[in-house]
Amino acid sequence: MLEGVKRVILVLSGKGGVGKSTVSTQLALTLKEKGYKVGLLDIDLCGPSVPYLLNLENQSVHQGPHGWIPVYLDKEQRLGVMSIGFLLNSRNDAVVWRGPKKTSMIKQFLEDVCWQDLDFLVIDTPPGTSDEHITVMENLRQVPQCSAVLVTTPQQVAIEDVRKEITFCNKTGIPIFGIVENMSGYECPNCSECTNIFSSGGGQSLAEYAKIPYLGSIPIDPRVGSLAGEGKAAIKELPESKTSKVFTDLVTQLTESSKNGDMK
Ligand SMILES: Nc1ncnc2c1ncn2[C@@H]1O[C@H](COP(=O)(O)OP(=O)(O)OP(=O)(O)O)[C@@H](O)[C@H]1O
Ligand code: SF4
Repeated sequence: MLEGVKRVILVLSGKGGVGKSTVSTQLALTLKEKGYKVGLLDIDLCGPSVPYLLNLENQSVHQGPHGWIPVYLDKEQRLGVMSIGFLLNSRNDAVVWRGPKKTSMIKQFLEDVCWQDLDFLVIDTPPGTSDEHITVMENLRQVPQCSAVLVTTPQQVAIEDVRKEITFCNKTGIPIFGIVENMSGYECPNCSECTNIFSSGGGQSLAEYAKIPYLGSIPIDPRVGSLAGEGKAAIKELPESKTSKVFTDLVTQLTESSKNGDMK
């Protein structure tokens, strides 16, 4: 049930493996650390990695009188999580469903989870622009404040795929909040020197070309990789890191735009 949800952030990427789930979880954790009430919905049915990233793998969801109760990361219930991963027996189980079954599961995720009142619902989507995305977009029309954060990496092929995401958002009428470039250089954990392993700046050039806000560059940081699996926020564990700054800035921009009622 999305009635009590003030704002939805869809996290989209053209390609798999660019760090979309890492961005979704770190964004949700940062919002929680800043005092907001947050939901994180993982609708990547074929690769639900959110339970693993938040160290919630052994949890399961329960049916309450009004729908599914999310799994809460904290006692205060500031971050609730829902993922197909909670419904599978093990991380190695695969969801082998045809399109209609997938779309009906996503509809259920959007309609039957008791989120209660949330400041933000972050939705981690599958890569690309599939039927699942269309189902999400159709169901989100009822939420007045909804926008997309696009995640890319510096490689040309990832940038090309993000162009398709931009076209998709434009066609379905979802405002694009901005683009984040992940794996943008390597930040040495010892001296914080950043080395551009691939090219860099592709995300920023695309943002300028498409007239979309550029939200920042997250370097490859082995410490961020190791936070995965522990459910810890970079802003708390690595406050001096570039990653922490990107997420802090992103949350500031989101909250400012919520106040102004401007989703772009
Ligand atoms: N900035 C980063 N620094 C270090 N490791 C990272 C960073 N971003 C992501 N990773 C690691 O890269 C791997 C892939 O990230 P993630 O699962 O977030 O990608 P994804 O785009 O959601 O993938 P999929 O499309 O398969 O769901 C993970 O092991 C994650 O820990
Ligand atoms: S990046 Fe920094 S710590 Fe890493 S090897 Fe180079 S100088 Fe040393």
